[in-house]
Amino acid sequence: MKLLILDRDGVINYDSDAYIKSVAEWIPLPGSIEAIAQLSKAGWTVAVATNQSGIARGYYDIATLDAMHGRLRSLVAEQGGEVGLIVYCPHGPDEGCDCRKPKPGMLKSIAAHYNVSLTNLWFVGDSLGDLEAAKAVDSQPVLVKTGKGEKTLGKTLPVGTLIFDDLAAIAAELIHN
Ligand SMILES: O=P(O)(O)OC[C@@H](O)[C@H]1O[C@@H](OP(=O)(O)O)[C@@H](O)[C@@H](O)[C@@H]1O
Ligand SMILES: [Mg+2]
Ligand SMILES: [Zn+2]
Repeated sequence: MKLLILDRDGVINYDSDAYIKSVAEWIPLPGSIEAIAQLSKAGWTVAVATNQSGIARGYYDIATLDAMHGRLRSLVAEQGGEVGLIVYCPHGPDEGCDCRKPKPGMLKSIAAHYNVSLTNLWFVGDSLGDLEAAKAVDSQPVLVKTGKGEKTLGKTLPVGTLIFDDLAAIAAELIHN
């Protein structure tokens, strides 16, 4: 099974230091919807693993988060593709949950859902925590330069991290190689 896991904010949509608090603030990055649709139509299952501490912080509620993901699904469907399982961590940084990246809990949940190995599975993110979560379960950390990616580039990355400009470049790589 061809499974790709994506971080959300900064990979699929623009991120903000003020959090993405509404559907109106949830704006796809250029080419990201098309990339997901193209991957889907090429036989890839595209899942999402996203930290959403804004829930714990009271910035938005689960219904609003679900509406953002409904928007993502409908935009991809308009391009003939589909989005797989979306898993989010609603907890705050101090709650000690097992799902908040850099912990790999969400990656484990997605792999278990699809009954696939995490080894060498590509996980695409813009933050160091995304890459560390991948490394923790022997998945392939993949950094995009969108969102916080340029800033993350200045940090010490996990050995073997792959680097791409954006999700469209990743889709081109996976579909044509
Ligand atoms: O990139 P993903 O995982 O999809 O989502 C990140 C968001 O949950 C937010 O995560 C926050 O980090 P803290 O959760 O406050 O440490 C900040 O980085 C926000 O700018 C960002 O919008
Ligand atoms: Mg992100
Ligand atoms: Zn959590």
